[in-house]
Amino acid sequence: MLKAENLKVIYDNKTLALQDINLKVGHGEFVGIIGSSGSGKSTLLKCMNLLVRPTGGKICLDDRDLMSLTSKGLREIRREIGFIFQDYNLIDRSTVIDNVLIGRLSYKTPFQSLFRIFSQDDYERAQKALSYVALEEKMYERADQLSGGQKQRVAIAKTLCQRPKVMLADEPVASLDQATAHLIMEYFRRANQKKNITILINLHDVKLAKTYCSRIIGLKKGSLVFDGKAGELTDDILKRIYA
Ligand SMILES: Nc1ncnc2c1ncn2[C@@H]1O[C@H](COP(=O)(O)OP(=O)(O)OP(=O)(O)O)[C@@H](O)[C@H]1O
Repeated sequence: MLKAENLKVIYDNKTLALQDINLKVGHGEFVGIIGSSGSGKSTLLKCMNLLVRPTGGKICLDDRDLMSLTSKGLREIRREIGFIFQDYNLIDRSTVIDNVLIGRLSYKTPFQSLFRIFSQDDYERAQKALSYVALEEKMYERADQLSGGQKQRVAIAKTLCQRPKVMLADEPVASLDQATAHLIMEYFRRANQKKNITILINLHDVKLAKTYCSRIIGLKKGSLVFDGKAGELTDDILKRIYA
């Protein structure tokens, strides 16, 4: 279980980005986070793997308090938590397979990481992850040769290579057209249903959130104003979230 307790984030001693966030996300849930621009969606997601260090409160994964971990402990727990960015976060000049292999780095010693030493098993896992997103034939192409949707599929394959328990996705379809956005959302759905990976995803498209997520969290000005089933998200509640 992923848990946030009394979470608070203040940037630069002046901008209150999150306050009083209490959240429990059970194993295998598919949770969408919605809210206006600046409501704190990215901050919340980034707190969940300490990309942003909360000003106050606690983040736990399966009862391990992330903020009390050593850097080695944090490195180990971060491989259980994949992160997908809106802008894909790939190395453009590297091949697709080399990008996917980056997902294996958290299993390597610092020496192996530095010199990018991968085993046969790593290559097999990377290849399997690429076939999962139907991109095996692009394996040796440079990442910058791919379309946006293909790049996001590579990012998903890279994350799957980590063998994560949780996937955090920050507006992963915001730069994509509708059809491609649905295709990418289907991959998240499959990862959730077939691999039982917990998904927390920021979406500005409420329709997408209602279609794919079973639970929705609504943020407004850094506070949690809705937490319920997708089917309970009425127009009145939406007005409250976005007013
Ligand atoms: N690195 C930062 N330094 C200072 N302030 C920040 C930083 N990141 C975010 N903020 C501020 O914190 C608040 C919440 O921002 P956040 O990016 O989490 O919201 P969001 O809901 O994800 O917005 P968007 O949908 O536009 O990405 C905003 O007021 C924002 O300006």
